[in-house]
Amino acid sequence: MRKVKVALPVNGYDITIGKGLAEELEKQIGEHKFSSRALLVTDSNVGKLYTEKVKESITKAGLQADVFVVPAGETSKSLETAEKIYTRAIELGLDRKSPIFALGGGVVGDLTGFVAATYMRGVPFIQLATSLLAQVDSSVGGKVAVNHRLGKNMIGAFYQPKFVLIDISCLESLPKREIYTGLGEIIKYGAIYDEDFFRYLEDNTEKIQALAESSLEHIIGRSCEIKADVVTQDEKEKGLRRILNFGHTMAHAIEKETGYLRYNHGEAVAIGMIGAANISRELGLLKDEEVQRLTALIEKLHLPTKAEGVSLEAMFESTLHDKKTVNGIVHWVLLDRIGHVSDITEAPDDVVKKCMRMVLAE
Ligand SMILES: NC(=O)c1ccc[n+]([C@@H]2O[C@H](COP(=O)([O-])OP(=O)(O)OC[C@H]3O[C@@H](n4cnc5c(N)ncnc54)[C@H](O)[C@@H]3O)[C@@H](O)[C@H]2O)c1
Ligand SMILES: O=C(O)C(=O)C[C@@H](O)[C@H](O)[C@H](O)COP(=O)(O)O
Ligand SMILES: [Zn+2]
Repeated sequence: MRKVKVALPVNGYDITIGKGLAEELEKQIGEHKFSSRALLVTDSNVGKLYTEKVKESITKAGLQADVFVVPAGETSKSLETAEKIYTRAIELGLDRKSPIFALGGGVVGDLTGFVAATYMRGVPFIQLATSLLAQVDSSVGGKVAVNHRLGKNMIGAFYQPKFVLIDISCLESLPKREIYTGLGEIIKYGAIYDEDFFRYLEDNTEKIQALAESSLEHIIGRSCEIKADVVTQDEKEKGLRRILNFGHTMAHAIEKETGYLRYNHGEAVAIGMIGAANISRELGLLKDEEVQRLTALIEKLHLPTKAEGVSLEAMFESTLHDKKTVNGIVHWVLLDRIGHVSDITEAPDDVVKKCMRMVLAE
């Protein structure tokens, strides 16, 4: 078992990474003074596989948990679904110390965290991350949100969990496409923060795809360390944390323009990273061979490099509503080498459009 600390001055917490964490869940619940009524939110895929086991640990810890199941998929990350969960919470009489557990991927985590942050102005929240993407990114750092039809994660908060459990044995049931989706965000960490990690990914693509335990532990652990390091320095994205948004300006546009259905988040991020790397090269910040290196790794890990079903105009317009855009100036996260983000964040419209064209399928 490995622990990574998110050492925030207030509301810090541990991420526990291991296999079969039932006893750990019971133990960590016992370390908090929660009310005895709890809610467990999960989705229609994960619920069938893991609810009973998790409920057993919660019960052993002396709590009674009701289960709320949302339909699997990004469309559940909505105010409508949140409203249904609030209703259930009120009906069950959940109080200010009632914990809400998120058992699932990033959709369940973001949605449940948003409900926990707002129900009675905040109740304890626990992340039990089951997808690779959730285990390396969404369960850590406290960004919680729902989507709006006009934009991704538009309604949300910063709200840290009490603890995060990452049971890597859950990945055995995760569809292959979702493994690659998680790898999109993992590549991001190497690209923005750690060239050695990027090289590890390049050198171990086969082991990673075969879900070899040692490489899984390494890539999940290192990703959590990098995210924890960034978030600890800048919890509410005043500056540094924006680097975690590398590739996301175009990614969110792709997700929104395709109705949150065609591309998984990590797939859209892969395309967006290539777009941002091309802007970096056009501005003379990044060598062409570095752009090729990033693109090659993305391709090797079966992620898309071009978006279908998105027009240049729509993509360009969408980026103006990005959360990092201020006074109409888009804040681009650009690279000056693999493993390092540039201080330059502005790019002329013609360069942006040229690079958008490169990642849009005809
Ligand atoms: N809060 C953050 O910091 C942050 C970071 C990155 C992404 N996100 C958000 O996370 C979401 C994407 O997360 P995701 O990729 O986990 O998607 P997801 O939650 O939809 O999970 C992907 C699919 O895998 C299934 N699944 C999950 N775990 C499983 C398991 N162990 N076995 C079998 N099936 C399993 C789910 O039911 C779903 O069908 C997006 O909404 C994205 O915006 C948030
Ligand atoms: O934690 C962060 O900060 C991130 O930006 C991580 C991203 O991978 C994640 O997709 C996040 O939800 C994006 O946030 P947003 O505020 O740009 O919607
Ligand atoms: Zn992301």
